[in-house]
Amino acid sequence: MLLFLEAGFETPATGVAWLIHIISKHPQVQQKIKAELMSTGGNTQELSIERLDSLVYLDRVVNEVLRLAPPVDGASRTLTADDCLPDSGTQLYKGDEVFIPLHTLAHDTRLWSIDPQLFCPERFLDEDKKRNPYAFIPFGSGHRQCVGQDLARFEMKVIAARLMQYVTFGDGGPEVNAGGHVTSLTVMPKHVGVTIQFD
Ligand code: HEM
Repeated sequence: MLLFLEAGFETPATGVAWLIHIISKHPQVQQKIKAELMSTGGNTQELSIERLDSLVYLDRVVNEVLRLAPPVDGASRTLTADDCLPDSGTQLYKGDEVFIPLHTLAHDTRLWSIDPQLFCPERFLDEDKKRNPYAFIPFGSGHRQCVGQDLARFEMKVIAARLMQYVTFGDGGPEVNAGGHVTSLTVMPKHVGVTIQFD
C-alpha cells in the first residue's frame, strides 16, 4: 500500500506540472485541444468516459509530454543469468544491474524521425508512429512495468481536459518559466511560471 502511495502520488503530479509548463509555450497546441473538446461535446462541461476516449489529439499531447519530459528517467533490472548484448556482444553476468535510461531513449535521434528535442504531439500520428518499441517506455516495460500506468494516463488526461475547458496558459517569460529540472523521486520542472487566462 505504501509503495502505491509513493509510486502513484508524485509521478502524475510531475507529469501535470510538465504538461502545464510545456503547453504554456505552445499556444497552438492548446487551441487544438480546445477545438477537439468543442468538436466532441460543444459547450457541455461533462467529461464522460466516452468523450475522454474520443479525445485522440489529447492522448498524443499526454504521450508527447511523457516522452519529452518523462517523470521517471530510468528503470533497472538485475540479471538472473549470464547474457550478452546482441549487437555489441558485451558480456553481462548474473547479478549485474542494468540501468534502462528511459529519458535517453526518448531523446535518441537514431530512434526518432522527427527531432526528439521538439515538442510535437503529431509525431505519434505520423513518421514516428512506427518507431522502435523501446524508444518510448515512460512506464517501463516487461512484467515489472508500472501497474498504475492506465490510472496515471487517465489522471493526466482528465486534468488536462478540465483545465483546457476553462483556461488558457501563457508563457510567464524566459526566467520564471525557464523549465530546467530537479531530480528527487521524479524529475520535476524547476521553474514553472505561467499566466492563466480564464476563457
Ligand atoms: C505519470 C505517472 C507515472 C509514471 C511516469 C510511472 C513510471 C513508472 C516506472 C518507470 C516504473 C518502473 C517500471 C519498470 O521497472 O519497468 C514504475 C513502477 C511502478 N509504478 Fe508507476 N508511474 C506513474 C504512475 C503510477 C501510479 C499512478 C501508480 C499507482 C497508483 C504507480 C505504481 C507503480 C508501482 C507499484 C510500480 C512498481 C511495479 C513493480 O515493481 O512491479 N505508478 N512506474
